Amino acid sequence: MVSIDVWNASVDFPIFDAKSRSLKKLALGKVGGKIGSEGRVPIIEALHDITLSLKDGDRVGLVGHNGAGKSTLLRLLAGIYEPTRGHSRIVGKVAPVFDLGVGMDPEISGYENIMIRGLFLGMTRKQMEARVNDIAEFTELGDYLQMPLRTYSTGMRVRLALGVVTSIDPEILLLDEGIGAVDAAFMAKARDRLKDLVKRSGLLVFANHSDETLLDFCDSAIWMDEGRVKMHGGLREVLTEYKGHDPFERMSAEQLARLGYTSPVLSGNGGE
Ligand SMILES: Nc1ncnc2c1ncn2[C@@H]1O[C@H](COP(=O)(O)OP(=O)(O)OP(=O)(O)O)[C@@H](O)[C@H]1O
Repeated sequence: MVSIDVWNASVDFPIFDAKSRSLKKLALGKVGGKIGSEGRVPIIEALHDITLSLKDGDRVGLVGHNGAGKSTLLRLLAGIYEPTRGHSRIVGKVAPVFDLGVGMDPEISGYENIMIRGLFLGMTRKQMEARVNDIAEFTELGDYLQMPLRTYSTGMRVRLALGVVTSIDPEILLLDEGIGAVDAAFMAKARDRLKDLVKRSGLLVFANHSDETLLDFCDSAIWMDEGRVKMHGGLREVLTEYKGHDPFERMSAEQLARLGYTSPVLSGNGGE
């Protein structure tokens, strides 16, 4: 059974090359973690005293303003960052999908990159060999798959990366919002594969700013604010508090139907 537990965890970044004058200006800003400067080296407290328990089947959306700590939390949950204080325990194999370009080599072909990126995300060579044709078809890149990646446009690279990412079988899937950055037509096609991917995943945490995407993939949410967990609960409740309005309010009947919400749910619980 997969799980992630975090107890009173904080993550600090000491900044060795900060300029003290510009820091004074930053201290007045609204965005980002708290900057402490008691010692000689300023420290950004990106996460403060986080306690969380996530288990198999959880589908958690991560929301919060710029600099609130979402990406840092995802890296803590992935085991990429160790807590500066406190503890964390991750049970299960993590597929961190933070930057679609990571693990791609511009000098090798699309086909070779499919293999490399798959291995990077925890798949075996055999598993990837069994999936490569399906991925190739999904990307619609045809003969380009034999060309070096450096000849691809940005959108073509994203197609390739999305093809691989949506083909894996993750125990713990951690997604950062960059994954949504593809053209609308392709995203519509990728969305179905993403949904299947999420179904296959043991545990999902997805940082995203779009209500519709969050409602599509998640059923609970964590609201990060200045490096702290401000709220952790049902997705609709958290989004309503965070945004100041019910996310369903502004959706058309069509959107709601596509998301699988029917009118009884709406009228039954705060939809009036
Ligand atoms: N490598 C780093 N070195 C120093 N400070 C960092 C580093 N990574 C993040 N921070 C700081 O930690 C805080 C939280 O950043 P984080 O990237 O986690 O926020 P976020 O919620 O993902 O923001 P966004 O929505 O803008 O991507 C910010 O104040 C940021 O300046």
